[in-house]
Amino acid sequence: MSPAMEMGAESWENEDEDQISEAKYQQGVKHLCDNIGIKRLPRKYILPISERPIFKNAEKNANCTNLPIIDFAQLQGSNRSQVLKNLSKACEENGLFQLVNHGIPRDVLNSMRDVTRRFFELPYEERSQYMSADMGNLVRYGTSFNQNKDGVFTWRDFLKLTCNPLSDAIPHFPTFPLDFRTVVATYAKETKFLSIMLMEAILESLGLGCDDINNTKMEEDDILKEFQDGSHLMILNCYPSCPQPDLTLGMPPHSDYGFITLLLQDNVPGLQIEHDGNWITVEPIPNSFVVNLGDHLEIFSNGKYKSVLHRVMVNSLRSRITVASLHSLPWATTVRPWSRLINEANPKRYMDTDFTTFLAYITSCEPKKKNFLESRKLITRQ
Ligand SMILES: O=C(O)CCC(=O)C(=O)O
Ligand SMILES: [Fe+2]
Repeated sequence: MSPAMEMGAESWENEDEDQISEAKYQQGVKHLCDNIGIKRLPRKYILPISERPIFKNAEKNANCTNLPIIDFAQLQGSNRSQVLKNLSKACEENGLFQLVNHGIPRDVLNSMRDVTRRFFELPYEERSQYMSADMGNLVRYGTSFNQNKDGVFTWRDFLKLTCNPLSDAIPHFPTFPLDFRTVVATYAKETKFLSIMLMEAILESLGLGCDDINNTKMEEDDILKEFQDGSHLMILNCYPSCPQPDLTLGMPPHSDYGFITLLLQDNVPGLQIEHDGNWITVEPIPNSFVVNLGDHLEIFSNGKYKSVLHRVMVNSLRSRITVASLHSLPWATTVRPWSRLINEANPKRYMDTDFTTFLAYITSCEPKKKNFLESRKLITRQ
């Protein structure tokens, strides 16, 4: 069935945009675009002026700033020590790098992007069965950033999939498109493996300056073992083309909660990171990953590495698809600054935290900006 023929579509046709009921916004932007063909942005999505993207600056910054690129093949080769230094610099100064030559086959990446696109093109009834306000659901379709709390909505629909343990998770995944489960399972295994190799390198880069190299190495191995059973959340994002992209965002400024996020983009730019007070567009490099550092890594590194504040712009011409894979320690494990990185000169800067604390926070407070992380800080940096 074509989206235009879905139940209730006819009743929308002559409706004034501002008469669209709250319940219809809760159905997501894909449904809104498919059914109404809106020419101007409904008020529900219009951000206050101070929160809107400023296109002029974004373009200027995109052209003059080079973001770090890490070559994974070199990291695994004889050049490892030099690449570890570059990795450490990227983690300290940018909280993000683009990862090339990572070894995940192109057809795995293409299939994942393709199945994501086909999922969002399914009829609304098919997608909407996964809609839920319950943040704890293993599979959850939603819209905006936090649709239970956002006054102004952002221009995004998403499907969140809990991927750990994968064999338990797969039977809960959507059954359509027919190849969805097999494609996502292959992609999840590949990104999980890559995330562990990256965490190994990140731990090594953090342990570089520590005394007592043998014990540090043993601790690194123990932490890596925990990562094998760690949490893995996959977020499939869909940003339809938007009639007035300068008035809204796909995602508001936020940092990710885990250790690292591997982001697969298509060839449409949209992601921006905050750097020295400017918003910088992360230009897609074909078949690469954007690796974002999350709040857990900032806490674990006792503030040496920074989680990155990022947001998503939308555009009027093309829709955009991305897949974010968030990796962290197991849900039940407490995240705390690594004892190796605490000493008299550099005291513990963050409270211990766990997933329950995070869930309680996002249920009761605004999770935008880096304010969850701020709430865990013990000392304000000079
Ligand atoms: O779609 C993007 O470019 C970023 C997505 C993102 O930040 C997220 O899912 O947390
Ligand atoms: Fe994010």
